[in-house]
Amino acid sequence: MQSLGGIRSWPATWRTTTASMTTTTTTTESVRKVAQVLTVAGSDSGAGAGIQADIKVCAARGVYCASVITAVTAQNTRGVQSVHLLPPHFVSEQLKSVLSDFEIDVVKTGMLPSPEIVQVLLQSLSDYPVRALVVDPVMVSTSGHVLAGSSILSIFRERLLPVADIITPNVKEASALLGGVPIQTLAEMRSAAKSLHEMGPRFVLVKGGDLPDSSDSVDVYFDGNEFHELHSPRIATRNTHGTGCTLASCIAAELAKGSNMLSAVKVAKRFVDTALNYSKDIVIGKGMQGPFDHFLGLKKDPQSYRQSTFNPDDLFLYAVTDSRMNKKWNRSIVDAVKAAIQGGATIVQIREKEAETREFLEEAKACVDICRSNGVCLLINDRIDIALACDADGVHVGQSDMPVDQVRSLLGPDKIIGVSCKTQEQAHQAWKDGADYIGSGGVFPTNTKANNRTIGLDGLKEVCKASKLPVVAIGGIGISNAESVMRIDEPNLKGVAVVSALFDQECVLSQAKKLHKTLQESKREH
Ligand SMILES: Nc1ncnc2c1ncn2[C@@H]1O[C@H](COP(=O)(O)OP(=O)(O)OP(=O)(O)O)[C@@H](O)[C@H]1O
Ligand SMILES: Cc1ncc(CO)c(N)n1
Ligand SMILES: [Mg+2]
Repeated sequence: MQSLGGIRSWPATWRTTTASMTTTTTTTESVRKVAQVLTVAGSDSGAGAGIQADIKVCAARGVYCASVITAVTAQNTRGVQSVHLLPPHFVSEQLKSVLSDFEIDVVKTGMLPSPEIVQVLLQSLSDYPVRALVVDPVMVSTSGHVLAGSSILSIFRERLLPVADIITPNVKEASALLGGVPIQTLAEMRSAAKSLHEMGPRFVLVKGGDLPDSSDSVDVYFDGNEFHELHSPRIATRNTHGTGCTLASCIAAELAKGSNMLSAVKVAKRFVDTALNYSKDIVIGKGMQGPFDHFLGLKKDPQSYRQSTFNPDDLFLYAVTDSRMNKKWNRSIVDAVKAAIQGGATIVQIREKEAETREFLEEAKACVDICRSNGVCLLINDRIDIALACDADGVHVGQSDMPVDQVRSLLGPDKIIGVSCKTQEQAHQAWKDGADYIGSGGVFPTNTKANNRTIGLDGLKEVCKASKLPVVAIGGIGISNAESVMRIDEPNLKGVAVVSALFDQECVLSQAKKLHKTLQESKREH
């Protein structure tokens, strides 16, 4: 039905994407329109499927999600214990509240448990047309509980499917919609997709998650002319509860951002696949059907999370590696870092100006392991990609590297960001942009960094006074002059960062110990 509009007529070019949310920009700079999905579905108290899954998926995909609840289920990983339908008039109230106010781009439906509820949905969609309608014809939960009985079949076939832009039945639902035809092979999925398309939806995706005896998880997409098979390796996991809701919501989210249908479906399939892989071994609930992690984060070993927020006192003895020095002394970066920590280094930065990316990443991973097992933070110099890939505790950037606010948006709120500052203005900017500490120098002349202006102890003092952030001094500092640095006696000067003083030495361990002792003595004196 064309009154519901279709993604065909979408003005795709006025949509732009930002890192946090997808927005549409208008001519006035101050207005940001956010891509919006409305899910009309049931609540799953276990939060793996239904409304809860839909909201999580949209959030994960950067799209706003409003929710109209059709039924409340008492459900967990063991199954559905009870279902409570909302009165149709109240579903209608919710639809009106949302659709009369929000500029919903796409409506996605899940559990529509009665013909009356389908009826009020159809009425609302004709009162408030949206750009696309994604119908996931939820009927039976994976555990076998009926979520929408055969009473909905005729209104689905006759009225809902014809106005849908895409429908996403699993094989059982496809079979029910087609009056019970058996669907057990890929050929039967294709023929089901074709028959369903004749009922009126513009696109059909028959999902093969439940197809018996297949090593791949294959979904069949049909646009009325052509078939596409979307293959992904079947993932061995109990955590498949809500895969269908997730797939349909992700399609809706991509459409809301302006994607065409095939691209939306491909992205959604990959999203489900990635999320399943990330969370294949998590344990939530005691039943057979666990939920997965829509934010793809739970896979991280919880031990690997830093226990506390950044502690400025960790800047006390800051060891910065240098590959050339380690080569000169014929030791690996990993051995150098181990020795520095044993000698008392309180934070480590890997600074690799020449290494090949792959080699750098391997070394960084090994260093992360060592630092983590010693409770010492590890930062990466410059390379945000390496920091992300090895899950370092943060990065240190210079004035000509990636801007701090951009780094923050890539690394997220809990990573440490340090930035090199020579001036009061730079120190102020670093604080405004969300850095955690600043490194200030070069305090003394140094060979480690070419063309680096020396700011002296006076320059360091000036930066410290202006800085709202903790400061670590850097540049030409060693055992002989560390005390003079700490003697400037600024409360936010937390320590010294050293390269040659530790690593251009025959024995890293003993140098680190000596320097640590010197710093402690100067601390006691002030
Ligand atoms: N074990 C698996 N490995 C990989 N992909 C899977 C797996 N199980 C399901 N999928 C994929 O997940 C998507 C959802 O399909 P599925 O057939 O599971 O839907 P569903 O039965 O409606 O799910 P639910 O009702 O549990 O929400 C499809 O793209 C399917 O291929
Ligand atoms: C509420 C609800 N909607 C959909 C499904 C299908 O996964 C479910 N199990 N529960
Ligand atoms: Mg389903």
